[in-house]
Amino acid sequence: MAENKEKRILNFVLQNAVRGDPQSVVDTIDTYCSQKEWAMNVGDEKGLILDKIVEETKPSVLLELGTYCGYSAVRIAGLLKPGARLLTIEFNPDFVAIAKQMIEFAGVQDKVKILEGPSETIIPQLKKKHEVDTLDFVFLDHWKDRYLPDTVLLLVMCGMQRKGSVLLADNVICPGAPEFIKYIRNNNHFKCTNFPSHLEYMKAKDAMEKAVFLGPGLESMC
Ligand SMILES: CCNc1ncnc2c1ncn2[C@@H]1O[C@H](/C=C/CNC(=O)c2cc(-c3ccc(F)cc3)cc(O)c2O)[C@@H](O)[C@H]1O
Ligand SMILES: [Mg+2]
Repeated sequence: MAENKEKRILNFVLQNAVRGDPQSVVDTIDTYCSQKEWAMNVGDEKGLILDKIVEETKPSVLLELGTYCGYSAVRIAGLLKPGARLLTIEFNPDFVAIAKQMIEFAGVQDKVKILEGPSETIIPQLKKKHEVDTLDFVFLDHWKDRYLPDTVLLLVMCGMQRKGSVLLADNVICPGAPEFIKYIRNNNHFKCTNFPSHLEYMKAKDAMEKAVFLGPGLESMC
């Protein structure tokens, strides 16, 4: 397979991180991407916000959109209670192969399942094919113009969210997800909180948005 940045990141981890230690894998990727080659991992600063929100939510069933190299999948998996599981969707087969090796090296393969394919195809399959009832936590970090359609798909089409489900979106400033932000902040079934931070490995401003689903509301009771 062609030598590319993602392969170089994986090889750096395989050669420098501690096998079976998720924190070591995360720290090693951060070292490589801050010193050698920038990559679109959520990174160490926004990663701490992610950690805090995962820990306070105590989720059992989690979904991530946009696995990429597996950085946030490893980071999240390292925080999960026994029996909790993370499903992560990725449609680029080269990135699936990289992330699979990253997740296995970190020793979290029993907590993380990579679902290969486009989110718009996989999400409707979650209930029947992947035995998901509702999702406790969703991390949005794929193409930014897909945050809104996939949130609507998860919520409206597939009823994947329950009262208290948490949506966490990366990059709501840089590159930005304006349609998603406009929708979610004006939807009174969500309580939104913005977490200002910085773009991974850079000084540019960025932020994450947390949206807690408040429940379907009376109209759906009829
Ligand atoms: C088609 C939608 N469905 C999808 N289904 C499954 N996987 C998908 C999907 N979209 C994208 N993906 C995958 O998610 C990943 C895409 C992530 C997109 N992220 C960004 O563009 C991004 C970009 C930046 C950024 C910020 C500033 C810059 F100057 C340059 C880049 C920073 C970030 O933190 C980012 O997350 C890839 O692995 C891609 O293959
Ligand atoms: Mg991102």
